[in-house]
Amino acid sequence: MNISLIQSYIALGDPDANFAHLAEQMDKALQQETKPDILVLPEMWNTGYALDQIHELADLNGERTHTFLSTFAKKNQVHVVGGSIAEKVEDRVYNTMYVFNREGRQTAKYSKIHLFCLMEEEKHLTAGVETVTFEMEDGLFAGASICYDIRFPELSRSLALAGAKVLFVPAEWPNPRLHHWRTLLSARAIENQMYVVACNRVGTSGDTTFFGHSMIIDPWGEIVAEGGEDEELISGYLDPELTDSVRQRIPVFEDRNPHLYKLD
Ligand SMILES: O=C(O)CCC(=O)C(=O)O
Repeated sequence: MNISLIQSYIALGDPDANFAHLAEQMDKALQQETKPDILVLPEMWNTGYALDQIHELADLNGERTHTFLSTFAKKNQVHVVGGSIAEKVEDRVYNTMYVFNREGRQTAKYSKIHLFCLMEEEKHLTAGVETVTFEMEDGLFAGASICYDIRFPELSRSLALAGAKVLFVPAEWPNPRLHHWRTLLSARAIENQMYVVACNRVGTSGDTTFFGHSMIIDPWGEIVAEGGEDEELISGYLDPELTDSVRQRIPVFEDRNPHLYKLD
């Protein structure tokens, strides 16, 4: 399946501007010579990290996002891995990913389970409480994660054990930790023998700058595509059979000794 990552600017605390901008970028992605089957958006694209105002700005029950992404997916017959948004449910705000298939049907919803204390996420947001895998099509099973989640190898391993052949990672990963970003994403791909598809934002928010470098990494750890530091589309091809052949070549999953690992 052909896939495009929308490495985008995000306006701080301005959902109207962000919905309009993402709509433009998504339309642009569909005009490429090779039409993508899957589009991927960055993390918290509706509000950015406007955490002080997040209870006022977050999308109530994700309704605006749901309508926007579902309509887009159906109209254009494309899967949309909707990055994540600030989603308000009763008096709580979650950092939530929605996924829609080509018919515009929601196939997954995941709320970030590891909140990032360096950005004080835990003071404003509520953590999700479940891990999520979902089927796209043609045997392509995927796992959901968001940004800081990639520092927790237990999560991606459990998604791989549940059948995921691709790990999606929308992010707002800032400078100066490019080295961590590239290394952690490569490690998650190599150790789990799965595709890692990571869409980061670009631009500045207060004192924080975001470096882009969105990546598609294959199950052997080869970089299929990597962005620069400006707004751009990053595109590649996902072949679920490559995951199977890498897993046969080095049978990591058969050679595990889970009874010896003390993870708690
Ligand atoms: O772990 C990091 O260095 C960055 C994580 C982050 O920015 C986030 O989860 O929003």
